[in-house]
Amino acid sequence: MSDHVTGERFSAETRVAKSAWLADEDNPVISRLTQRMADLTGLDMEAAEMLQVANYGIGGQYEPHFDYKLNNDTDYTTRGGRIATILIYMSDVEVGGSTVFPDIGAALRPYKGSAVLWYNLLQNGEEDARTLHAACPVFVGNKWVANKWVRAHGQEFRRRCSLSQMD
Ligand SMILES: O=C(O)CCC(=O)C(=O)O
Ligand SMILES: [Fe+2]
Repeated sequence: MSDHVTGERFSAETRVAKSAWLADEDNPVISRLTQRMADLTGLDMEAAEMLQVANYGIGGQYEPHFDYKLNNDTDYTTRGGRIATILIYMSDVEVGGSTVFPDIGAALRPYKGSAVLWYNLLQNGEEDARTLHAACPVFVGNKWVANKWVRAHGQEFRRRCSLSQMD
């Protein structure tokens, strides 16, 4: 990456947004939120990742991806895969910014204070390819989200395993 403006154009391949990680210890609001997510979902948050807060400006987007695809995940053996994603919308977006699941034909418009939960892994532990998703570009406005990636370890008695793919 060059550190000066060249006028060269490039297209971003993954997420165009600013983001930060917040730990439970950072603020009581964060730990209360984690507890609330645990209460709502019945999932154990011990092995979950920190809360990630992201802000998409105009043109901000996230290319289609799977949350279970982790590059260089050194924690995989201690935490397990990303069994579920909890995505909280912290703002409305005037135009654009929907979260879309192209393979199942679902589009979620961001509404401040709403949230969505989905499982990335099937009950037999396999990756669920139907969870391919993307964040559409923001055209007008500003999009704020917080996402919690919940890991598989600790869920053994909360979301029971199954040999079949049924979920
Ligand atoms: O911002 C969005 O709508 C999608 C975010 C996302 O893909 C994620 O949190 O894993
Ligand atoms: Fe994602």
